[in-house]
Amino acid sequence: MTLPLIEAASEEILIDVANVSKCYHLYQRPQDRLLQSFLGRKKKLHREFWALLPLSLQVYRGESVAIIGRNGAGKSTLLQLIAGTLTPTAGEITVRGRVAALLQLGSGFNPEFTGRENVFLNGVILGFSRAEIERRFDEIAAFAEIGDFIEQPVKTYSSGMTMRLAFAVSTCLEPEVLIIDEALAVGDAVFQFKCRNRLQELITQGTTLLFVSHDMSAVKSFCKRAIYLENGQKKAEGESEHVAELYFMDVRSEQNRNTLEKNKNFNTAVEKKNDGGYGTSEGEILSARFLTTQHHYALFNYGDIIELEIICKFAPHITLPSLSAVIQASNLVGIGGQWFSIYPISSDNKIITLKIKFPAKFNEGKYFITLRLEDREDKKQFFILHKIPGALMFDVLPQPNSCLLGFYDVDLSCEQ
Ligand SMILES: Nc1ncnc2c1ncn2[C@@H]1O[C@H](COP(=O)(O)OP(=O)(O)OP(=O)(O)O)[C@@H](O)[C@H]1O
Repeated sequence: MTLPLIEAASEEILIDVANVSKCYHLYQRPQDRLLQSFLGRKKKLHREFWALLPLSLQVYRGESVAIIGRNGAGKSTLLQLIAGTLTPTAGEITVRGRVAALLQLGSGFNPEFTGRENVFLNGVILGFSRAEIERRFDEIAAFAEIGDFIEQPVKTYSSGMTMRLAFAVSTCLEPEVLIIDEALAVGDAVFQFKCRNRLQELITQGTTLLFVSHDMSAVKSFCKRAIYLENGQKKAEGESEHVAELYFMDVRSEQNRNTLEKNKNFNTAVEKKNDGGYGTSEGEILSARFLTTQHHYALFNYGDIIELEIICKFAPHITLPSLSAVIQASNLVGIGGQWFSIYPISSDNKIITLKIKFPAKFNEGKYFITLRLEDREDKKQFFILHKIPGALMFDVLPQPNSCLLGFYDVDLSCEQ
């Protein structure tokens, strides 16, 4: 599924993956691997497992791209191929620029060397001169916060310490391309906060980021684009927000398939819907319109009351349905929104009409309202049944003598 793509930050491709696949050979007994090298093609002692089917991907300079997917989808394999620690079975990979890869724990470190020696080793691999690494060494050691352990061999480090040093080396040396595999979940809250801050700084400075994580909030905050892998293939690609939601919906469908026998009449797979949105067959926004125009577009003056009517339906097994409405400015930045509980439905596929109203306290301009029908577990956790990005659109007319700045009137006052 291809979702709306965002404009690339630059035209220069730094990572070019062209029709790359990866096949692992699985041996029944460890000794068969060695035996196979003697037997050559005479006899096959292994079974083939395709972790990655032909896949193409381009990452432009300055872009931050997330790779998401269930366990075993092929994410780490893809990152390792790009980082050059694995070789592809077929296809070609080109990576331009200084690359730092934060892959499996401490994989870039020599355990016999001290932290200090490993910093220099990694720096040299990244293409830095000794003098340059020397200049940045204090910053790296301070970021890692491992104290005197920096002079001890890495094999004496705890996994948290190894990760701290690995993160410090990869990010303080300011690579052009940073590849991170599930590394933000390590360390205490203070260190995690520091890592996130550092990552944000690098993204702002224009570092190209390729990021694997199961943490969708990190994916959405760091990456504009996401690629969703399933069984070694691209399942979806597009804006992180949308791709992450698709992923959540799939996780949920799986849970349903496993646990809810009563669901058997409903297709819980995520599909594109006719209205440009997507969702499962367990719920649908049937119509959404402004009451003033009976249409999905309307014009307002500042201060008018905007009233919406939304008609939706749910499958009977959805016990805690909710509807959320998010107002976005013309650049699609969310200004605000809210979710509303929908009260229990008894009969099958009952149709519900909801009315939402709010004052048009907006500056002049165009606004969108994105609607989402959800199955809500609690305040934070919900599964999307149907989402229509930009379901409604309205304009707020210019007001003479308006002093508003930004999008929304936050009702500032000033005394003299
Ligand atoms: N060295 C290997 N030999 C054989 N099979 C492997 C090897 N490395 C990975 N695999 C298999 O390839 C598939 C993809 O693995 P990979 O680690 O790339 O998935 P992933 O999406 O990163 O998963 P996770 O989220 O659990 O880290 C899995 O089925 C895994 O068992």
